[in-house]
Amino acid sequence: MTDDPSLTQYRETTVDGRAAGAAEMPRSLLAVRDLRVVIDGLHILHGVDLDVAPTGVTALLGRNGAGKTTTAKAVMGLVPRSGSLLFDGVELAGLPTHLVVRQGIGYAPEDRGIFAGLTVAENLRLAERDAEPAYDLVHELFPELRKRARQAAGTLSGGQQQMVAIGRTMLNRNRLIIADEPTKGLAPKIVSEVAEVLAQAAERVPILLVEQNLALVRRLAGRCTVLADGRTVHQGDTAELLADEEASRRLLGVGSRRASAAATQAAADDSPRPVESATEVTSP
Ligand SMILES: Nc1ncnc2c1ncn2[C@@H]1O[C@H](COP(=O)(O)OP(=O)(O)OP(=O)(O)O)[C@@H](O)[C@H]1O
Repeated sequence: MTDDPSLTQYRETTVDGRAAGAAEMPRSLLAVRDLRVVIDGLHILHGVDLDVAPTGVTALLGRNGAGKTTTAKAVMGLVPRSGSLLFDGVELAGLPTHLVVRQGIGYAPEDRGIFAGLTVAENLRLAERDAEPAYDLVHELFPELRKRARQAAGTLSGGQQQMVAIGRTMLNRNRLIIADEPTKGLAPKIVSEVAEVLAQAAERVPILLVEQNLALVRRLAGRCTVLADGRTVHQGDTAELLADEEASRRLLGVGSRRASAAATQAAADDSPRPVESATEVTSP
């Protein structure tokens, strides 16, 4: 424990309120409190708390339908929201999307948001916001994008499209990048490539990573927040959570590899099967 006022002391808690250990981390870059989203009368989020660390990768985890994408969209102002979203001291809750973007938050959405009929270069050009877009950086991180500048983005592989999506966020001097399931639907080898790119990007800009691939999360994310049914059920150290078989199973629907193997065996034995859980992929 420290008396340094720049450090926030907080206690990690689980859904049942049980203390999961004391922890401290530098003041959050983004501190979300009691985030609520109602769409067409449906309560999608009802109490999301989220702290994004000022460096490295913070993971946003949870089973399918837990509310991860909605949380990302709510930060960006893409869905109506209430609660507090304090970004480096600035309240985002009342801001429309273009002003959130102007605060320096880059968003790589789940569907990648690529203009398939436009070239790679045109896709990047559309994302330019700064007077001097950082093409050198983007091309250093993704040499492939320079090579394929004139190629229609719709003809790129999934991994290459993901590079365009993340590249666009690196083009401007953003202070936070939100990447929503960047490895979704990608082959394991490509997942490794995207993971490498995310690791490099995170050395320059903090990343909030929505991700189901727990091997990747384990590798990249120091801290994580877990959602279930539209609320936060856990915040803490990623390695600690993933090492805790019981907590991983309860919060994410998976345990260690041993537990996953047991679950597979149980399924083969016609036992009730956990549905829509996060994936435990061995690569990268
Ligand atoms: N526009 C909407 N209208 C109605 N229901 C919605 C809308 N957007 C999301 N939902 C519902 O809200 C819940 C949370 O969805 P969300 O996409 O945020 O979850 P998620 O954790 O990102 O899931 P996944 O991992 O499958 O992407 C789901 O039950 C979803 O069907």
